[in-house]
Amino acid sequence: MSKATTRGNGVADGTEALTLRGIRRAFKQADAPPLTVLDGADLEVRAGEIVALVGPSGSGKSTLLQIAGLLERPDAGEVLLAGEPASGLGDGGRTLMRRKYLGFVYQYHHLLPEFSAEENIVVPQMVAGVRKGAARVRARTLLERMGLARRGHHRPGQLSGGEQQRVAIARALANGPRVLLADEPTGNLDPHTADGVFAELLRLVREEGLAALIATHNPDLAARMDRVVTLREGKVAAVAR
Ligand SMILES: Nc1ncnc2c1ncn2[C@@H]1O[C@H](COP(=O)(O)OP(=O)(O)OP(=O)(O)O)[C@@H](O)[C@H]1O
Repeated sequence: MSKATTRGNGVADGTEALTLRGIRRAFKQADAPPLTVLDGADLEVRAGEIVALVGPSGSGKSTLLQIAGLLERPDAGEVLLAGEPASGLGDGGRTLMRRKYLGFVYQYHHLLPEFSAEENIVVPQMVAGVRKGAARVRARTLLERMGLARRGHHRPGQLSGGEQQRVAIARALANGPRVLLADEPTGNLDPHTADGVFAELLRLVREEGLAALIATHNPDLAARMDRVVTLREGKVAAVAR
């Protein structure tokens, strides 16, 4: 029998990670019919798979990521994380599910300015119930893996844009998520820095064996992922390469 590939997080590649079924979302507009952004979007991303989400500005990429990340509720449809349905859960249940399964990286780092890089990675672990000592060890390991071993005591304001984003990536992975969601994770960086940070993001995601859904406008970055999907008329469509 062939042995399933498992990586850092111990989850076999191909295991169900993120499933979106029939997602619909419309926004009310003044003096106009509602704007339907998602109109039956289906997507499956499995452990070990990195998927690029592309599409023109306004096509609904951020909306889809917010819904996949349980930060917004769809009007209809279902989100499952590791096979567990989120529909039917209250806000508290959704928060716990988010903590258990998800990591987020945004275009802007959103690090806490008064805390050091290391503390920024420790805090979400402590919120999730990890003891401080263990959280520090994990933070230092992640910083080292991002090439920032010597910068842990620096505050975000003392770091470059690329370094800040590396810390944000380490923070997203701190609690060992199954799924990484990223919205233009290197969109704020100059092209050379973006290239390096993106390579490290991909390396870490692969080493950890996560499923990742990454929205980008950059075709070169999309081409470096395993699969590319686009939003077309509110539905997810495969992009041939
Ligand atoms: N809370 C909201 N209320 C009203 N309209 C919204 C809301 N959120 C998003 N929209 C609209 O939904 C559409 C999709 O927005 P979304 O941000 O998901 O697109 P996107 O593909 O991520 O765009 P971009 O690439 O420019 O970031 C846009 O027309 C936007 O104006």
